Amino acid sequence: MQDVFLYDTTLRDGNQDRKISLSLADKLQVAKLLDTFGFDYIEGGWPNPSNPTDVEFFKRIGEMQLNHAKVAAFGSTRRPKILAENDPLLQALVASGAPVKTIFGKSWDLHVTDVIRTTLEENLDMIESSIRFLQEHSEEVIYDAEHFFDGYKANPQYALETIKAATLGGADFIVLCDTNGGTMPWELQGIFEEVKKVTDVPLGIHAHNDSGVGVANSLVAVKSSAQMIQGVLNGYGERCGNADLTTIAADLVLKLQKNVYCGKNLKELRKVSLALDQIVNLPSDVHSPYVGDAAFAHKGGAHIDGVMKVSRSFEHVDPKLVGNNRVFVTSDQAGGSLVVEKIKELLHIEVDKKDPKVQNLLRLIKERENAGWHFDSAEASFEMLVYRTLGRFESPFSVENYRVIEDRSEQGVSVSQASVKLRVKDEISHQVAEGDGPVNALDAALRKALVPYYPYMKNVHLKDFKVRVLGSNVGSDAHVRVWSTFGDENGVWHVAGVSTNIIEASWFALVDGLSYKLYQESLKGSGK
Ligand SMILES: CC(=O)SCCNC(=O)CCNC(=O)[C@H](O)C(C)(C)COP(=O)(O)OP(=O)(O)OC[C@H]1O[C@@H](n2cnc3c(N)ncnc32)[C@H](O)[C@@H]1OP(=O)(O)O
Ligand SMILES: CC(=O)C(=O)O
Repeated sequence: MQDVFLYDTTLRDGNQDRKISLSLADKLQVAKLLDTFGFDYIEGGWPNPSNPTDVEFFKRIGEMQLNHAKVAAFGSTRRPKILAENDPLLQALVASGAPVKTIFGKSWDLHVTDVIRTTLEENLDMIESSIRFLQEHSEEVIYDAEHFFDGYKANPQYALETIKAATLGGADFIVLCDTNGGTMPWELQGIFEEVKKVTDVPLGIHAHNDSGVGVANSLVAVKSSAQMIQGVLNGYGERCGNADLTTIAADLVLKLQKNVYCGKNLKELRKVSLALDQIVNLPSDVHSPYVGDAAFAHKGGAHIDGVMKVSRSFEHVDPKLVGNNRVFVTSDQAGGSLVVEKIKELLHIEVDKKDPKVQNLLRLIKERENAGWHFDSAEASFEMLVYRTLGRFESPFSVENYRVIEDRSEQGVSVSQASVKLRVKDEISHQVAEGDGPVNALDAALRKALVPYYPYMKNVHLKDFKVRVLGSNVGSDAHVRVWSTFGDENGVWHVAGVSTNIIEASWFALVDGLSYKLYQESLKGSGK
C-alpha cells in the first residue's frame, strides 16, 4: 500500500509558468515521461472549447497506453445560478473522457463575495453539486480547495463548511491549496489538524512557492497525514512556481521513508528532471536539490578532502541514489587532495599529496585561478597544465613568433591577417592567413602551420569564443579572459587564456586547444 500519491500538474499549473508554452506534442511527450517515472496522477490541462490544445490532448492521451499514471482533467466548480449538468465547463470535463476529474472551488469568503460574486450558501452548493455530478461520470473526483489556508485564517468556520460540502458531494480526495503561497509550515500544520476533525476523506496538499516553502509545506502536510501531494516536476509554475515534485519525491523516499510508487525509479530522477528542461526548452537549475549540476559539487579544499576520506562528511545522501554524480571543482580554493584525485582520474596513477610534483601543480593551479583562468569551465586547459607539469606532454612545436595586422580599406571593410612561425620537427613552418577578426585569423594561421605535419588538424574547429574583462579594473589595461570551445568529429573541449593583452590571451587559449588535440592523438600513437 502506498503512503503518498504523487499528482503532477506540470501540464496544467506548470504550463502557467510565464516562460513555458507547451504544444500538444510537448504535452504528450511530458505525459509519457511522467508516467514512465512513476507519478500516480498526471493532470493534463483544462479541457474547454476555448482551449483546443487541451481538448485534443485528452483525446490523444485516451488512445495511449500508460504504465501506471491516471490522467486527470482540471476545471472549476459550476458557475452560480446554473445546474451542474447544464454547466458547459463541467460538460467539457466529462467530454474529455479523463478517468479522474479535479475541480477547484472557493474556500475564502472574500473570493465568494468579491470574485465569483455570489452568496456563501450558493458557493457551498456549487461545490457539492459539481462533485456529485462529476462522480456520475468519473472513476475518481478530486476536490482542490483553492486558497484554503487564507480562507481558513479569514473565516475558519466558513472554510470548514466548504470541506463538509465537498465531503457530502463525494470527493475521493480533498486537497488543501496554498494558492497564494504565503502560508508558513507551522500555520499549515495547525490548520490540517482542524480539517481532519470535520472530514474522513483523504487529504492532499497543493502548495505554491511564493514564500520559498512550497516543498516544506508539502512535507509538513504529509506529516499531518496528507496522502496526496500535488506539485510540478522541477517546480515550474505561475509566479514563483509550484512545489517541486523532484525534490519532494527524493525527500519522501530518502528522508521520510515513505512508500511512493516512483520510489523504485529514484535513480532516474536527474535524468527525468533534465529531460523535462529539454522539452520545455529552459536551462536546468544547477542548484536544484538532488538533481542539479551543483548538488554534489565540492569546491572548498577542506570539503574535498573530507568527502574523499568519508563521503558522508559533506554529503547528505549518496548522489547515485538520485542518478547524480559527485564533482570536485577545480579552483583557487582547492587543496592537495583535489590534485591527487584529478591526477588519478586523468592518468590512472596514485600520487602522494605531499609529492613535490603535486605541490608544484597545486601552486600553478592556484596562481592561474587567481589570475582568472577558471579551470572549472576550461577542462582541456586544466588537463594540459597537468600533463605539462608532470612531464606527460612535450609540445611537438615551439613558437618562433606570431603577429596580427588589422587592415581597414577605404570602403570601411576590416580584414585581419595573422602570420605564425613555428618550429615543428626541426623545420620552420611559416604561414599567413586571413580571418574574420584577429582570433579567427590566428587560429587559421596556426592550424595551417600544423596541418602539413598533423593532417587531422584540418578537422579541428574553433566553435565558440568569448571574452570577459576580469576584476574591477575595466580600463584598457585590464586582464581579459578568453574562453573557447574547440571540436572535431570526436567531440568538443574547452580552453581558456588570461592576459592583459587580448591577442595574447587568445593565443594561450588557441595553443591549449590545439595542443589538447595533439595530446589525444599521441595517446592513440597515430603520430602524423
Ligand atoms: C488556482 C488556479 O490555478 S485555477 C486555474 C487558473 N487557470 C486558468 O484560468 C486557465 C484556463 N482558463 C480559461 O481557459 C478561462 O479562464 C475559462 C474558460 C475557464 C473561463 O473563461 P471566461 O469565461 O472568459 O472567464 P474569465 O477567465 O475572464 O474569468 C474567470 C471566470 O471564472 C469564474 N470562476 C473562477 N473560479 C470559479 C470557481 N471556482 N467556480 C465557478 N466559477 C469560477 C469567475 O467568477 C469568472 O466568471 P465571470 O466571467 O462570470 O466573472
Ligand atoms: C488549484 C490550484 O491550482 C491552486 O489553488 O493553486
